Amino acid sequence: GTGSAAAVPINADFDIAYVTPVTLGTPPQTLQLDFDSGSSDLWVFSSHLPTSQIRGQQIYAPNKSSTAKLLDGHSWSITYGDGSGSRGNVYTDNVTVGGLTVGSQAIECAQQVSSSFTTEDHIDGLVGLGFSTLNTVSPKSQLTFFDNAKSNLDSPVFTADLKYKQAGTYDFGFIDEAKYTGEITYVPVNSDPGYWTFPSSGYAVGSGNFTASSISGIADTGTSLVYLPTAIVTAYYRQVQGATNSRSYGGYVFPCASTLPTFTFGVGAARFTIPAAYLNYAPVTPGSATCFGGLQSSSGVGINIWGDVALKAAFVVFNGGNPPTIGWAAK
Ligand SMILES: O=C(NC1CCCCC1)N[C@H]1[C@H](O)[C@@H](N2CCCCC2)[C@@H]2OC[C@H]1O2
Repeated sequence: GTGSAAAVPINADFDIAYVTPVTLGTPPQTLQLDFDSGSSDLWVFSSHLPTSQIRGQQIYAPNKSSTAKLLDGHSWSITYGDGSGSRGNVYTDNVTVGGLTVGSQAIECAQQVSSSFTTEDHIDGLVGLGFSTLNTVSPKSQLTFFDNAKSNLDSPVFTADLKYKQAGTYDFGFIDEAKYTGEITYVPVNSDPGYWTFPSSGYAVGSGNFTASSISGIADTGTSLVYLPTAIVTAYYRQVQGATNSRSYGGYVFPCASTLPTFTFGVGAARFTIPAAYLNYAPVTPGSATCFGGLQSSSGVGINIWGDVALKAAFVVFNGGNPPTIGWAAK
């Protein structure tokens, strides 16, 4: 089988995150979920949440689904790199994404969510697409939607075609040749950390020379920005008039009117260029003349992250075969 579903930016002004419609249970309950290759829990706003923590989000009510089953004695609790988090209990039910159905998928029902989820009313929960070793359900950890679907997929892959300020697509089980140009460059994935960890071959700032340098990082659809080693990031902002690393704003900012260089990264022999517009991420506060960069330092993060700002400059194949690999193509 295969599936194909839209990845829609949650904000009209800048690409904070993307959501995809997912139907749960019988009769179907449709929620807008954030597909996150950087985590491995499928969790939803639910009827078990205090109403004070719900601000317009859709909820999943297992007691309204004839196919829902409590996973007795199981719970989950997750904290993300930005400090957001959630926790709750667990049901299994049917989950469908873009025509692809998994029966008996673990659906982690939130009983508590952090404030950044409550205030982000366009996200009704997450679908983790990382490796199932990261799943937080206890005492028995659960499989991701992708791992559960894999044996029924025509090919054990999913692809991300994210776009700048417009809807893109997540495909499951097939590679759509119409979504990319040229060849797909595949590199090995180290799944031991539980992320889609892969080697990048180097970088260039604007029209400057390409610096060959092996950079290990993760492909993370659930992170908005790109986080790379300080040496690379300072080389980039040296080319931006008025750029400064702001402690108050927590990263590199610059005058919104600045001309930004592009940023090129390598995957094997292939080169991908992130347009300057993607790197002028957003005003630090609505209407401000100071803007926050789409490229930030990973020194405070602990790992290098190729988030949406990089992913939307390419067509990416997450190959869950044995061994796993990741493929990057131009589009
Ligand atoms: O924490 C990270 N990434 C870290 C960013 C800092 C550097 C380390 C990685 N990703 C999360 C993202 O921020 C969340 N957020 C919720 C509010 C609306 C926007 C999305 C959403 O939940 C999990 C995942 O996606």
